[in-house]
Amino acid sequence: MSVTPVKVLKAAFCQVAVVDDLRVNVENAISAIRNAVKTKSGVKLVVLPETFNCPYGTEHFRKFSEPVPSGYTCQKLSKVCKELDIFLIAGSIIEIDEQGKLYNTVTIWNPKGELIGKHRKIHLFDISVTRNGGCIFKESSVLTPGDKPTIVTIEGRKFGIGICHDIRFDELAKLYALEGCQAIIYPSGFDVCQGEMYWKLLQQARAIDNSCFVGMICAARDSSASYVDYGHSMLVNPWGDVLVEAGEGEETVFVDFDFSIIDDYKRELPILSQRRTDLYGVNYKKF
Ligand SMILES: NC(=O)CC(=O)C(=O)O
Repeated sequence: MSVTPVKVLKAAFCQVAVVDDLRVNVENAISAIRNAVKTKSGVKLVVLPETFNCPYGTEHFRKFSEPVPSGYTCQKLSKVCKELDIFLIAGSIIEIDEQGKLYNTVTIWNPKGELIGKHRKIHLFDISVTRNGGCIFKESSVLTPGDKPTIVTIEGRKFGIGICHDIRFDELAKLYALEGCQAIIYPSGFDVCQGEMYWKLLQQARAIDNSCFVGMICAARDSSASYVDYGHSMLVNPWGDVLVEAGEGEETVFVDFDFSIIDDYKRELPILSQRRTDLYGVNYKKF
């Protein structure tokens, strides 16, 4: 059954704090979701950060891993979506499959509490940066990468899903745009060092180049943690305007996706249809 696309979608980005206790993190996320829906009427989409139920660190991933969708966290998320009649892009959790392999996985839920999509992080965060205080991380030491892009339909609008480091790969964003996505959402756990340099810039670049909304939703900053999240959850429109930006601490920010701006942008700056596909293209396997 096709749904008439909504003109405006009201959303909440919950920049939750994460501690070393899965159940506390899940309860905290669920109360942030409940408060968001209570605080602002009409909220239909809620988004959570990367690894919202687990501290972001390879040493924690196996201990916090759960099967999808039968695990504790997924069951709780499904229930709250049904109770509140909302869509949820549920940041990520560490998924364990039948073979014991681990993935960094975003689950996406509809208001019936059904799982409508699952994105396993495609580009694992393996870096060794020395600038601006530096950051070394090697997700691939414990995680397996996902092998396909993920598009979900929310209120008749197509959303592309990525996770944090996935935003650095412009071909993935282009693929989503060419498949008709009007928003790309990246639940994230950006490190402070990277955040100061690239957080806003990357979102503006992906949004402007792909004529769509781009959002990154981060966990709250905890300067005493071994990995310090940047915060600053944000949504950018195709013009590169920052529509909303959280601070550093625990906070929920609200924003409207007004899809008419996509049509305006595409009419005034029709870059997607001006591509010289006789000269170049984005090659991708169908999914
Ligand atoms: N979690 C990540 O993938 C972090 C990241 O991309 C960063 O730059 O920080």
